[in-house]
Amino acid sequence: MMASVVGKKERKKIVFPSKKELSEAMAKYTANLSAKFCKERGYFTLVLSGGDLISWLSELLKPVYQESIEWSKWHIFWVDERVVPLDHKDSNYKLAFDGFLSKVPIPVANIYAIDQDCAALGDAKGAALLYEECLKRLVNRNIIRTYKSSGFPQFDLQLLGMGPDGHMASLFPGHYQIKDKANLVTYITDSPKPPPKRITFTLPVINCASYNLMAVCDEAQADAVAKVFQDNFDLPSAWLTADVEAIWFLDQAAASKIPKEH
Ligand SMILES: O=C1O[C@H](COP(=O)(O)O)[C@@H](O)[C@H](O)[C@H]1O
Repeated sequence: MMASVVGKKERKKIVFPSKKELSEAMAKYTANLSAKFCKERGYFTLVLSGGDLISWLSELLKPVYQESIEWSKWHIFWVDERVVPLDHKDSNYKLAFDGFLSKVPIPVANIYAIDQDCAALGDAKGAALLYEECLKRLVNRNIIRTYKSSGFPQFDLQLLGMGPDGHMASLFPGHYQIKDKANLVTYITDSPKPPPKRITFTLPVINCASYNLMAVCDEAQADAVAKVFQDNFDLPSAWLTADVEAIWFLDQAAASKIPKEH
């Protein structure tokens, strides 16, 4: 495993021969943390993103995990969501539900999608406000922990992806949302990647998580990955840290342009 540094924090990386090994390792990583947090506090708070990541999560559907994971203790959130109806093809909720969540026994009440009315109306501001309120309620119920003295929500694990432009969640290069340090959840109405209306966790919330796993595959992302590992902070993904561990899982194609010394 190799590591570089963001501020005072390490940015670790593991390069896998292919997507298959990457998804196996991601399943193992997630299952191990689930066991740790379920034992320590009786809950596992897992934050998902959209994109390719969801198909790699299907490893967790294998019998070994189906039988051993304490699914009833899982609580599922989204690091970002497109403000479209929940049954729309662009919805991150729908992607995760169809590909993963509908196939494991996580209680429906533990799956926190964005507000359905705001989603149907395309009300990004309202959706962000209500999602933030939802997080605060779960902090009050001690389902989500808080980060040290800041009071920011602290998730156990976030599984993230990066676009070829270096965006993570719905924090895009050159857009002001990356600088938002006041809110837990913010919104964008002119996303450069369609659909335009989205909500997203802000960077402080993303970086408060105990563990952040960024999974990136394919050559299309290789330039952005190389920029991140050369500390090009114009790319939102270069800012990713975590309380305990921020780790990048890359396939060989995505890692192919990282200079040797990184
Ligand atoms: O639009 C989005 O894109 C990113 C990256 O997706 P990928 O398919 O390039 O991995 C994703 O992480 C985010 O959740 C999603 O809304």
